[in-house]
Amino acid sequence: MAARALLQRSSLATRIASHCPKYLRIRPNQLSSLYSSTRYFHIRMPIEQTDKEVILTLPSDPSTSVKVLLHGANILSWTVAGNEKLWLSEGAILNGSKAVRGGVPLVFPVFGKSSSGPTSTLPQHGFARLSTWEFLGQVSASPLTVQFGLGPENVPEVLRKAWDFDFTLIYTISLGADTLETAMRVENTSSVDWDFQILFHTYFHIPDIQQVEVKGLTGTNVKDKVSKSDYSESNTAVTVASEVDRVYENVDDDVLITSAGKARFQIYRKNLADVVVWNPWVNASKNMGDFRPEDGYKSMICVEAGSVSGWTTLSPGQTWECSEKVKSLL
Ligand SMILES: O=P(O)(O)OC[C@H]1O[C@@H](O)[C@H](O)[C@@H](O)[C@@H]1O
Repeated sequence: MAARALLQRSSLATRIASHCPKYLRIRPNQLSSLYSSTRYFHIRMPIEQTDKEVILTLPSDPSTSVKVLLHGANILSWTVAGNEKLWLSEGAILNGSKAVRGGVPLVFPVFGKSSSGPTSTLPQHGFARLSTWEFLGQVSASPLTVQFGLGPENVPEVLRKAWDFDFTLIYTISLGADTLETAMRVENTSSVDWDFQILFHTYFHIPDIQQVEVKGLTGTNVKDKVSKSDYSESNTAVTVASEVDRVYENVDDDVLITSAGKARFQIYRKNLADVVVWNPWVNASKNMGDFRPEDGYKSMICVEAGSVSGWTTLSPGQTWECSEKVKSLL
């Protein structure tokens, strides 16, 4: 396909800048000369880039930071005042050969495994977490904000052929004093309609799963993948004492995660109707080779904001946006 060949020759950043003026303000790899290395002092730059990672550090508090792996644009770590807020498996594979077990993997264009339609040929949770994203640069100093991009040219060939549509994803990450905001802009750059699902698969680090409550889900419809049943959530708080794998559909309220009775994370969502709650507990943890330590399920809970209970259709030239803001309260 000639158009695809052209796409592959141009870099994603050039393509975005040429057809999307709003994103011209992207400053590729901007590392302010103000912070350029000095021979005498080690100054932590607000944005540091290696060939594998991008690290954002708050100038006002160097112990507040976020680390993003280019593979999957997977957030690996979020610290607030030196405390880690995300769970990352000790067995996570970070070399690009597999999706990362922990942090914030990105799920696109399918949640789980679909049994029909164009995404049915893709692996579980799609290709976004299996592709190496481009770092587009810093877009704001306050809040400290960077962007990453993904197009067909970045997707491993076998997966690109499995879902053969043109698209652009722009992923924006903003770090605040006690907040982490993630936003996604999805654009259909092809000449046909296509459908997608999307989700931020956040692994929260918590001290003790037995003392965690997830609030804001009461009264919503649940698709329970463990009991294989649908019901309305009757509990005022969701607790975990065995494997939990549920899709809460069309959740109206903001979601709150508490631990030992104290509010720990508040989750605000825009255009992300659904919330998945997942904890693999004993047996499912053992069955995942990259889930370490085996009892790591005691210190994590996935509360995942997404648009996954149906499909969003984008026509050629259309865009769609969503965001999630997590506020750390402890
Ligand atoms: O092992 P994966 O592909 O990263 O998926 C982990 C879990 O992700 C959750 O979002 C799903 O609801 C679970 O069913 C799944 O087991």
